[in-house]
Amino acid sequence: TRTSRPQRILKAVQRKATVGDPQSVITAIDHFCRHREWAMNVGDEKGSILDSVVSEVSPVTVLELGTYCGYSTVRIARLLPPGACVITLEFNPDYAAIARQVIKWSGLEDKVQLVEGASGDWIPWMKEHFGVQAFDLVFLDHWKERYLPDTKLLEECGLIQKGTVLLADNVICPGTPDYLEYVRNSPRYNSHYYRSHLEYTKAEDGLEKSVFLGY
Ligand SMILES: O=C(NC/C=C/[C@H]1O[C@@H](n2cnc3c(NCCO)ncnc32)[C@H](O)[C@@H]1O)c1cc(-c2ccc(F)cc2)cc(O)c1O
Ligand SMILES: [Mg+2]
Repeated sequence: TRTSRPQRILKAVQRKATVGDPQSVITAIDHFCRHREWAMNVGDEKGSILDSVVSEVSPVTVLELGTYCGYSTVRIARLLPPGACVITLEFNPDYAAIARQVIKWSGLEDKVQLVEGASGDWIPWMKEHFGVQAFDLVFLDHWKERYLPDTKLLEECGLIQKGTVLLADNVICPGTPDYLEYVRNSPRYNSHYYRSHLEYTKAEDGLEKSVFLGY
């Protein structure tokens, strides 16, 4: 049978990127998705905004919801100092297998903990299983209707504390209206919209950064 889109993305990385060079992995995926086949990576334009937020927060522990092929995982991990790590959740085993290889090719496996499973099942175990106290940064890029319930679950589990930064992809396209309404109207979050474009297109999209202010 035909290869899957993630398999074709991995092939592009193996053909064009240099082992141990995260930037070449990012460039290879962006080139493939812009010129060969669109895919739902955060992309280069929104990726630069993601980079600036990661650099500004300089997080020790990051949670990513929705690994897909590992493109944003590599973007985040390449900016983390020694000792810092990103825990990324992916419930599709085929995507997880591809992402592991992309992350390995970039040479960043020591900074990444890829967990195969659903966010709703794993978030309640984060403290016990990974010894996480609270996340410094959460990147939301999984099913759009899960952004709000998973944010509330993170709050209930005490994994969001004063200063935790939530960064959400696709708040315009495909859109996450209930999540946006929540973080923009809650007195406990300070929210800012970074206007950009849907990856590899001219359509509007953007990232919403929400800082938790504490209880
Ligand atoms: O739909 C989009 N992203 C979804 C990502 C899903 C990935 O995350 C994984 N995943 C999902 N839910 C969970 C979960 N928990 C929830 C379930 O229990 N726990 C763990 N992993 C989860 C999936 O297995 C995938 O790997 C999107 C669309 C467009 C788009 C825009 C315009 C268009 F025309 C078309 C498409 C642009 C984007 O940037 C987008 O991110
Ligand atoms: Mg996205």
